[in-house]
Amino acid sequence: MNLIDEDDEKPTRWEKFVEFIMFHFRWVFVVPFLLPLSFLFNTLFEIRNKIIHAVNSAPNAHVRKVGFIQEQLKEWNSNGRKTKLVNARPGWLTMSFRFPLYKENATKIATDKLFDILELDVEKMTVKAEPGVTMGQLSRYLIPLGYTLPVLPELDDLTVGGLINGCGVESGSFKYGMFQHICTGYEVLMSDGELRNIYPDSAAKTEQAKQDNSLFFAIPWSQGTICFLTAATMRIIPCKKYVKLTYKKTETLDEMCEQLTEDSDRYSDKVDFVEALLFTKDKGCIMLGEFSEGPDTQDEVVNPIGRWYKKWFYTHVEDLINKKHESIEYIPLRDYYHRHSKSIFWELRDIVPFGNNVLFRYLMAWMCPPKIAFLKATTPNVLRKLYDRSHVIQDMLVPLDTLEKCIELFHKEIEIYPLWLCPFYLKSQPGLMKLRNATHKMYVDVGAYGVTAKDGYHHERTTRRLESFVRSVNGFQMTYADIYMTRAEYAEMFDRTLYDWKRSTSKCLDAFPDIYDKICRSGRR
Ligand SMILES: Cc1cc2nc3c(=O)[nH]c(=O)nc-3n(C[C@H](O)[C@H](O)[C@H](O)COP(=O)(O)OP(=O)(O)OC[C@H]3O[C@@H](n4cnc5c(N)ncnc54)[C@H](O)[C@@H]3O)c2cc1C
Ligand SMILES: NC(=O)C1=CN([C@@H]2O[C@H](COP(=O)(O)OP(=O)(O)OC[C@H]3O[C@@H](n4cnc5c(N)ncnc54)[C@H](OP(=O)(O)O)[C@@H]3O)[C@@H](O)[C@H]2O)C=CC1
Ligand SMILES: CC(C)=CCC[C@@H](C)[C@H]1CC[C@H]2C3=C(CC[C@]12C)[C@@]1(C)CC[C@H](O)C[C@@H]1CC3
Repeated sequence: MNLIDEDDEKPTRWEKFVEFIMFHFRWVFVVPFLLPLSFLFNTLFEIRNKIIHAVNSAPNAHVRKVGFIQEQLKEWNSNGRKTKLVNARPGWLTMSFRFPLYKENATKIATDKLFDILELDVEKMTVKAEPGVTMGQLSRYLIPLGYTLPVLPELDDLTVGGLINGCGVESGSFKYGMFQHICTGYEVLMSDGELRNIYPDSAAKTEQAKQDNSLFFAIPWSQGTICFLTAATMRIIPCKKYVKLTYKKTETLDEMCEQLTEDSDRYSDKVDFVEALLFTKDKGCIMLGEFSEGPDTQDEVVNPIGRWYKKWFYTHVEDLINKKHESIEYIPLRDYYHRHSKSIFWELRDIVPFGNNVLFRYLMAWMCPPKIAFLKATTPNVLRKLYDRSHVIQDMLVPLDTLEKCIELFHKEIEIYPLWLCPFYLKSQPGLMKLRNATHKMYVDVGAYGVTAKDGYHHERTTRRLESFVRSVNGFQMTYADIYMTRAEYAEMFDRTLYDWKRSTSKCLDAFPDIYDKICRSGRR
């Protein structure tokens, strides 16, 4: 494999100076330009969605849009299937730091025009949506009606298609698993233009139903290399207006690991959400949430953390645990789900350093956050180099019983805090994420986002050491992040059996890139 070693080139003094200016004064561009633009874009898109819901035009338009994609595929077939197929969604819109190189000479299929909610079925308790529908759209639509997705990943702009063909976790995952596990059916287009509605059916009798069953399990994590998703049906659950959130301070790493393991009890009917933040190797906070109708007495605290003038959530958590060992707050449900959106986890502190200042919050933060896509599209090259050298965006999914070792290693290699800890339940199913030695297991997502000042950090070598650890404990690396594994190492981490079988029997090999070529570092810029 061609491992990229761009970081070995040392920047000159001048380059360092320019980087310094760009990094510390990026806000000069972001605040007056990107913030209003993001606000305007979000407002117009919200109005557009309201109109579409009001006139209920999405289902008809869906048929038309899918028909158009079918035409595209038929044309590609009649031209001799000469190029590889990819989704037309431009790289700057996607939720990862990188731009796809593999799209450059490929045929782009217009799945990016599919961004509407199609149907809510309260009898079957499902919602059907096009793949471009975002988590922000779904929470805005479902919560006022008294429903939610059991797993609703927190960043507003994450899409249904990306979370299925990639993956998704959230604080409901300790109970319900990953985003793919709340899906009950997919509408897909195969490379020959055939439209199929597939769902899991372990008692399938006909050959077609058996094929559809195995296809259903092959799609999650496949990065759009088997078929195009044109709609997905997801489970919904009833919800309440608030989340009663209990913040529990932990003072040692041992305590965090033990307590988080104990609290991640998916059978508890008192807990609906579990997540934790580590602020130093020892000091952390576990947050346990429960759906609630609101406080019973006036003494209890209601905290609408999503309002523009409120502190960034992770700083609020740190302040709370510095004052009290345990506290309880009632948070409006939608504010809770998108609690990390306003500060883009903790990435905004580098981009708008005064973004959490009380004056800024009251005066300007109603336009926050800047859209991640706009930030991505306008990252200057100088900054990209700096990010390459010292910025980490990684999510490693490891068995919960290996969390302590994993944190020790993250501390030794990158020492970035806060660290995001999100437990999730993993049931062994066929597919890329098949468990090799258990029928089910509690895992945890360890997320590191930010600049590392660690001596000896090297983007590629350090990441490879983290990857090697993750493989050794039967863990998985999220594929939106920079991946330096070789093809063989990737196949050790992910079970390709079903994936390869489906690709070879569903006319995929000449139609789509191999998954490794989409996720490896050399496939992305
Ligand atoms: C040359 C070759 C030929 C293959 N031929 C076939 C084939 O004819 N049929 C086939 O299915 N696979 C076939 N495979 C794929 C391979 O065997 C898969 O990995 C297999 O589909 C899944 O088996 P498993 O051990 O991962 O899962 P298992 O747990 O053993 O599952 C077996 C079957 O049950 C289904 N299943 C498992 N868990 C669930 C669940 N929770 N809900 C609903 N259904 C579930 C799976 O889709 C699968 O069809 C072939 C692979 C190769 C390389
Ligand atoms: N909480 C969480 O779980 C978070 C998850 N993420 C990650 O972000 C990514 C999602 O970001 P998002 O911008 O929404 O998605 P992306 O556009 O990045 O898509 C992710 C992958 O899914 C494929 N894909 C997307 N839509 C379709 C479709 N309709 N049919 C077939 N394949 C499709 C894409 O293929 P192609 O390459 O052809 O475009 C791409 O390989 C996921 O990988 C997720 O793991 C990021 C932040 C938080
Ligand atoms: C919760 C999980 C599983 C993952 C969260 C990942 C996010 C924190 C990152 C996904 C895409 C990242 C980008 C940036 C910050 C971190 C993410 C949102 C930037 C905004 C950083 C600044 C750059 O100029 C642009 C980046 C775009 C992608």
